[in-house]
Amino acid sequence: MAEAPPTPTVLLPEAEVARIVADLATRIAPVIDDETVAAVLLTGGLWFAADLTRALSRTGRHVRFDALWLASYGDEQSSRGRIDVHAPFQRSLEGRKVLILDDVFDTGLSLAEAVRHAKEAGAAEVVTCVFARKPWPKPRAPEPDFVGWEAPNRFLVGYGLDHAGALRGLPDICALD
Ligand SMILES: O=P(O)(O)OC[C@H]1O[C@H](OP(=O)(O)OP(=O)(O)O)[C@H](O)[C@@H]1O
Ligand code: HPA
Repeated sequence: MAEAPPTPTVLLPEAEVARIVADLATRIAPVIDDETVAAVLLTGGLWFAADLTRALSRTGRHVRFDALWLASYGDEQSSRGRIDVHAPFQRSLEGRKVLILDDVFDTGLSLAEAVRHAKEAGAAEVVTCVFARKPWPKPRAPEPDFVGWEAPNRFLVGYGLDHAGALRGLPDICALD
């Protein structure tokens, strides 16, 4: 018989997630403008990007929006070390400031690839923000400009983070190990 999947352990409850997103918005709003393109990395970044853009609106900052669909983990719990681009940016980034948004920074490969794509698309400046940063023994480049939460070195699910496509919709961030 197949083993039952482990029960998610709550690490960061929904209310804390909301408080961190509101705080990030107040820190980011002064360094961007309404011409900035917020670009979410699909799929996991969707939940955070939706909340952050609304939190930015509450501060009076109404960004443009785009998406870049990257995937490196497939259904595995460790990066394949190769990034597939499923869908490129939709709009021109030429000469614009781009705010890249993602749920988690782990090996750093996805963010580095996204920054590379934004620069190749002509972005004048790239600012990066992740909700969670996992610890890593070696330096990763580039480190995100804005980080909401320093996460423990555990496999995370919820708030966009998935286990083989499941559990993204959990409102809390949980550990599955
Ligand atoms: O820093 P890294 O080691 O690159 O890991 C971070 C990336 O991994 C996850 O994406 P994944 O490739 O699993 O696709 P997903 O967004 O569909 O979950 C997550 O959403 C980040 O984009
Ligand atoms: O901890 C994680 N959980 C889910 N997806 C991820 N992608 C990188 N790290 C993680």
